[in-house]
Amino acid sequence: MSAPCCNAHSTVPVEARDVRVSFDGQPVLRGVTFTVPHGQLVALIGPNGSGKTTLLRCLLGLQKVSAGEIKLFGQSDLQKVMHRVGYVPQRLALDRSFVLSVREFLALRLRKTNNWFWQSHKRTDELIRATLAEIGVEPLFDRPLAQLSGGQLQRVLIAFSLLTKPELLLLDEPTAGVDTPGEETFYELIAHIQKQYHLTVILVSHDLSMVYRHASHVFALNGVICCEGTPEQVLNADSLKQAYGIHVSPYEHHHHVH
Ligand SMILES: Nc1ncnc2c1ncn2[C@@H]1O[C@H](COP(=O)(O)OP(=O)(O)OP(=O)(O)O)[C@@H](O)[C@H]1O
Repeated sequence: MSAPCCNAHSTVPVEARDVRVSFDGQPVLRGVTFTVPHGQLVALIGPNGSGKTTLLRCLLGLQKVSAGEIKLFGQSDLQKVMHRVGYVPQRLALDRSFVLSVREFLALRLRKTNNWFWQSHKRTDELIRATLAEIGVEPLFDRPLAQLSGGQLQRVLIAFSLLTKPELLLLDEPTAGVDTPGEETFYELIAHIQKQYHLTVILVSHDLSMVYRHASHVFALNGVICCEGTPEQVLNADSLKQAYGIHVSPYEHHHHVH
C-alpha cells in the first residue's frame, strides 16, 4: 500500500512494445507487447517455433528488433542495465574435455575488469560455496564441469546467473527430465530462489502442469501474445487452442483422467 518511491524496484523490469523480428523475410515476432511488473514469476508458453527464445534474446539485447521498443528497468539502452539481468540458457554444449571445475567456471563470473587479481580468493570461494549451497549443489564445488549430469549443469548455470545478484532472471526451459529424484524440482527451485532473491523471473516453459503450479502470470506466445493472465485464466482449452492452434488438454483435465 506504500506510495511509489525511489527504491531500486520502482521501475518496471520489462516493457516491450510492438516488438517485431523477421528471419529471411519470415516474421517470427509480429508485434509483441507486454509488461512484467516487479516480483512476478512469469511463464512464457507457446508451441515450438513460436518465438519464445527469440523474444528472450531480444530482451538480452542479443537479437536486434526490426521494429518496436524494449525497456528494462525503464532503460532502452539494454547494455546499460545488463548487469541487473541474469540468463540461464536452454542448454550449454560442453566438450567432455572442457577442463574447468565448477569453482573455476563460477569464478569467471566474478571477474571484475579492474580488481580481479586483487580480489581475495577466499571471498570468491565463500560466495561460490554459499550460492551453490543455496541451490542445493555445494558438493559440486570441485567437480569438473564437463562431467556433470544435465540437471547438475543446469543448477550450476543458475548459480552462475545468481552470483552477480541480478534483479531480473530470464530462463529458457532446460531439457525435459533433468530433475534428480528426491531433490526439489527445477520449478520448485526457481520458485524458491525467486522469493529468496526477490527476483522478477521470466521462464520459457513447455510444462503446463508446472506453470499452473508455480507461475504467478502466464503469457501465451504465437508470434504475438495470444493471451495472458493468471494460470487459471490462460490454461484453459479456449486460450490454449488460440495459442497452440490445436486442441491441448488444459492442465486441470489431467487430474481427472485417472
Ligand atoms: N538466427 C536465426 N536465423 C533464422 N531463423 C531463426 C533464427 N533464430 C530463430 N529462427 C527461427 O525463428 C522461429 C522461432 O524460433 P524460436 O527459437 O524463437 O522458437 P521457440 O518458441 O523458442 O521454439 P522451441 O519451443 O522449439 O524452443 C523458428 O522458426 C526458428 O527456426
